[in-house]
Amino acid sequence: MENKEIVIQAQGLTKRFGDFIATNAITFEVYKGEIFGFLGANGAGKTTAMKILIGISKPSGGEAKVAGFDVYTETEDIKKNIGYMSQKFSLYEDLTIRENIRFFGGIYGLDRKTIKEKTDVLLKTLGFEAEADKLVSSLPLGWRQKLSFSIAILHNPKIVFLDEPTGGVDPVTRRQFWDLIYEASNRGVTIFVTTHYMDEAEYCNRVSIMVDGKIEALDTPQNLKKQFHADSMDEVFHQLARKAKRSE
Ligand SMILES: Nc1ncnc2c1ncn2[C@@H]1O[C@H](COP(=O)(O)OP(=O)(O)OP(=O)(O)O)[C@@H](O)[C@H]1O
Repeated sequence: MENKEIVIQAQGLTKRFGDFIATNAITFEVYKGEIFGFLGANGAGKTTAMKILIGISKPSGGEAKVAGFDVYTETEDIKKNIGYMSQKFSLYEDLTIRENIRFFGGIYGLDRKTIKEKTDVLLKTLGFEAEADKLVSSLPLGWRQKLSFSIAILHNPKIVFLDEPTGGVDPVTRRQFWDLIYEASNRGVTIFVTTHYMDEAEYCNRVSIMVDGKIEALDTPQNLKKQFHADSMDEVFHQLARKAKRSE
C-alpha cells in the first residue's frame, strides 16, 4: 500500500474467559484505506477480537489502538470513529428504508439537513429511490445488507467493522456488495471484515487467518497462495484450519 498510515494497531492482544484463551496474543497492523480480511474457522476468536476493537469488550492483556484511541481507556472515542455492521445486528425491519437512514443518522449525531442530503445520495447510489418508503422487512436479504453497509458508513467513519456481512447470499449479490466496499475504501475508509467465503478473501488487500486464538498467517492473498503453494485462498484456509483443535 502506498499510504501506510496505521489506523488499527494490536500488540499481544489477549482475551481470556476463565482458563480459556479465546484470543491469544495477536499482533497486527491495519492501514488507512485498506481492506483487511480477518479469517478463521468457527470459534477461532475473531468475534472476540473484534468486540475488543470496537470498544465493547476489555482485553485481558496486550495493547490495541483503533483510530488512534486506546481500547482500555478511550472506547467512547473509538465508537465515534467507527462503523459496525454484522449479519445479526443490522436494520429495523419494521421501519422503512428512509426511516432507518433517518434513525441511524440521528444516532450518529448528524443534523437534519445532512441526513436529508445523505439520504438522497444513498438512495440514488443504491438505486433504491422507488423503494424508499417500503418496509425493510419486505426487501431481499442482499438489499438489506447493502443498505446496512451504507448506513454503517453514513457518518464517514475512519474504519468500518463488518462481521460476516454477506452471510446467506449468492456470489453475484456478494460481488455487488463488494463494489460498495471498494468504493468506500477508495474514499479512504478502512474496512475490517470477517467472512467465511473464500471468494471474498481474494478481494481483500491483506488477509489474516486465525487458528485457535492465534494469527497463523497474515499477508496479501497472492503472497499467502505462494507461501502455501496453493491455487486459491480456499486451499490456504483449509491447510491452516486443518490444524485447529477447537471447533464450535
Ligand atoms: N463470553 C464468553 N464466555 C466464554 N467463552 C466465550 C465467550 N465468548 C466467546 N467464547 C469462546 O471463545 C471462543 C472464540 O469465540 P469467537 O466467537 O470469538 O469465535 P469466532 O472466530 O468469531 O467464531 P465464529 O466464526 O463462529 O463467529 C469460542 O470457543 C467461544 O465459545
